Amino acid sequence: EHAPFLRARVTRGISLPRKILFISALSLALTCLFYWLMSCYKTLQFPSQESDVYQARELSDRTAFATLREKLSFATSEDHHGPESDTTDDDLNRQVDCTLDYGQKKLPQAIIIGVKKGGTRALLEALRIHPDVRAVGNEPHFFDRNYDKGLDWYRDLMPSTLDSQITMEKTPSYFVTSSAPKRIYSMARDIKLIIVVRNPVTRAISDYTQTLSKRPEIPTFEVLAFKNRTLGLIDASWSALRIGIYALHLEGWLQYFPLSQMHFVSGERLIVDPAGEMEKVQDFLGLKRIITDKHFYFNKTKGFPCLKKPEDSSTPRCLGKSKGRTHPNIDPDVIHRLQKFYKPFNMMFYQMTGQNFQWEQLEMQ
Ligand SMILES: Nc1ncnc2c1ncn2[C@@H]1O[C@H](COP(=O)(O)OS(=O)(=O)O)[C@@H](OP(=O)(O)O)[C@H]1O
Repeated sequence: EHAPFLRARVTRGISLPRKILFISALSLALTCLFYWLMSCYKTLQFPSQESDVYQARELSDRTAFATLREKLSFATSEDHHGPESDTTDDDLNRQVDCTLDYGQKKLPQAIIIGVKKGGTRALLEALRIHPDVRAVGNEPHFFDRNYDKGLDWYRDLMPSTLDSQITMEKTPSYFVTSSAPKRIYSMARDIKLIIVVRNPVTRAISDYTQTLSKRPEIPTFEVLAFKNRTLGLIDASWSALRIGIYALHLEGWLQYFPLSQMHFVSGERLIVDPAGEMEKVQDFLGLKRIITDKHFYFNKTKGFPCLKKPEDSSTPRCLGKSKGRTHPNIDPDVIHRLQKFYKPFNMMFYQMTGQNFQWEQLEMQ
């Protein structure tokens, strides 16, 4: 009589662990299936997602690095490019702005072609304040040293610009490169050319000071300036002196470009009245007059005008140590002889440009 009860107990006794076993096995299988599906999902989805993330990160890093590299290379460009290049250490302090990369890379519509040690860096840095100007930080040296690299290489160096913005670069050695006018003309015959000129004697001393800072063993300025000092024979083949024969170099440019496409900035006035010179440059470039005296202040320690600090930065912007170096004392007799040497070339230059830069009347700047 106990049999049905026992059967039931036995059946229940057997079926209960079976059910537990079944449920455990099922949940195990479901867990495995879940993990398998997850792993498939990861294999299928994550590599592309991760690589997207990686690419995006790499892209923004690249932009930041490119900008930094640009700043760095232009802070060390003197070492790479020899005496033609310049340094603006303070640009390293400028904020790296990766949000400005809108638009397209274009060939420049305006170039600061010279002159070396004229004040070209000060001009370019001031122009970069303008929202409608974007310029490459370092000197591309395309039309003198890198022409064989081609226009695509050159364009690729340029920052992206919107249609309303002007793309610019500065390489002061173009002005004295005889092949540069033709090359620039064949790229863009309507290009605007800016030349910052400075008293050729002061310019020569500035040029010499730069070389001396890198090679302190070179002979004195007085020695290098003459072929024969007793005979008063000036060595016009010395590049520091040759660059200052502006009329000679300008002749080559006038073979290709009308004067109306050129604008001459006085290097002297750029120091004493930066806003006044910038007004003329903005007019020449067809820009709204946005850069004004509000953007400059005279830094007594530096002895030069500097740019006031931008709203988003705590650092005012003076040019680096390589700008505004103390010049060595040069024998006044040598300076006088060089002034005499340059006088006819300067007169010719004033005539050609229709501007009197007054290098004869001014004391040595
Ligand atoms: N605001 C400001 N700050 C510093 N320096 C200034 C400024 N404006 C013009 N200058 C003068 O610029 C001279 C250097 O000229 P460049 O920039 O054309 O030199 S370079 O050819 O690019 O190396 C540099 O020449 P040196 O004084 O001989 O160093 C300066 O006299």
